[in-house]
Amino acid sequence: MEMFKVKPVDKVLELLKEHFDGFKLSTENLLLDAAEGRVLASDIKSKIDVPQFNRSTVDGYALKAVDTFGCSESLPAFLEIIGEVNMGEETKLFIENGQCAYVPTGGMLPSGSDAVVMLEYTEKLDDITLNVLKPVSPNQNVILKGDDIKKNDILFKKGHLLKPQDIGALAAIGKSSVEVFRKPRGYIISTGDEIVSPTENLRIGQVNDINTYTMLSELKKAGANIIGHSHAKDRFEDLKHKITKILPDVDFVIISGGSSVGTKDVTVDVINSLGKPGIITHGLSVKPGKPTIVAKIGDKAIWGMPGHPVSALVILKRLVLPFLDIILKKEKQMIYKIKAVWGQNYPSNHGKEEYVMVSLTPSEEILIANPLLGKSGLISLMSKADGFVKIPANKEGLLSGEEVEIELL
Ligand SMILES: Nc1nc2c(c(=O)[nH]1)N[C@H]1C(S)=C(S)[C@@H](COP(=O)(O)OP(=O)(O)OC[C@H]3O[C@@H](n4cnc5c(N)ncnc54)[C@H](O)[C@@H]3O)O[C@H]1N2
Ligand code: MOO
Repeated sequence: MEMFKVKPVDKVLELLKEHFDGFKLSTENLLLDAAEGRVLASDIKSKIDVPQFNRSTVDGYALKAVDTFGCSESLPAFLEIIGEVNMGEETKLFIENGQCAYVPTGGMLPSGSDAVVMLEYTEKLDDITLNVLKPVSPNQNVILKGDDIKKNDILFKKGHLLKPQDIGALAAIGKSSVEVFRKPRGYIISTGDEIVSPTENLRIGQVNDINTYTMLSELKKAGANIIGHSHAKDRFEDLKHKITKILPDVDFVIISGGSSVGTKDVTVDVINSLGKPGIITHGLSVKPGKPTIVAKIGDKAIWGMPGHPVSALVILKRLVLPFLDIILKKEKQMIYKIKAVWGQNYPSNHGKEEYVMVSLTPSEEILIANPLLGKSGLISLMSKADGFVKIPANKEGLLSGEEVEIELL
């Protein structure tokens, strides 16, 4: 009996794009010290050149490169020292042929000079005479005005995820605050009569709630604001009440468990009762994660995640995180992958895409990836894993020695 109309993960990613491309997140202005990890809601154009003046990259003497051509230790170039550049100040010095001026690292180059010779390749004969022992070429040891960032250039586009170095670049152009999308707001509901909070005493037959905590951590790391979480019994009214109460305050709700077709699995019925457009897919041709539900109610997303802890986290990474990228209008989705050599034969011939947890072992110059074998209900499997490998639906497994790409966890 086929209980789900399963769809491939890539197809569901396309459907997510279709349904949520037009999603509108409001924006907020943040000071630079709070903007790391946030996504820009507008293009950033530089109003200045960086640097705003030609600068030296070394401690040395600014000069005309042509005056050093052909010089050597045995035949130094003699130059007149006409002064010194002070850090943080504009210099009015002008270098003519045969002249030079001392300039510290980062100091402004005097007009007329086009290169800097490093101090160690010079010999100061007296206060006004310098021997240059090694030639320099034009622009050597110099950063020109606008070399780093040009005035009127778009530094970052809308949808850019701000990394620590980007915060530095914003500081460099004198931007003290930026407009970013507010964090997508989510809420997690763990279902299951057997599920209890780790703060409670566990009785036989009960299990501690794992999924709330793994998903909460992963979603926070991905830039979501999880405004809360709760537990619902395997009862239609309880789950429906919890969702309808929270829905107006969030952009997405994640329900863990009850996604399958057992007599107590009420998630589908509850989602179907919430409104339109309703369920986008119930069922993925993937292992693990087959019973996953993806739905849209109004403009909000409702996720029915499989209860097994490994399945829930894998699907969160494969589908929910890309959904966040879509509503945040991210320029690009970064997936951190590394190449490794597969360690042992592993069959996968069920015609579904499969994600296999792996442990990585460094060996000489390569990484060896070995599958971690176990059922998708085992959270320790995931804790031991360094990443996972995707085996496409049309591939009958992986052979020892094959090169594989590992998505890091
Ligand atoms: N007849 C079928 N049965 C099942 C199928 C199927 O295709 N046909 N699919 C199996 C697959 S695959 C999965 S995955 C599970 C998913 O089931 P549900 O999403 O309905 O999840 P539950 O039944 O509520 O729970 C499954 C399992 O996971 C434990 N669980 C649930 N929530 C949590 C939590 N928050 N923390 C820790 N553990 C949790 C729960 O106790 C169950 O052991 O369905 C298969 N069945
Ligand atoms: O999602 Mo299930 O884990 O394929 O057992």
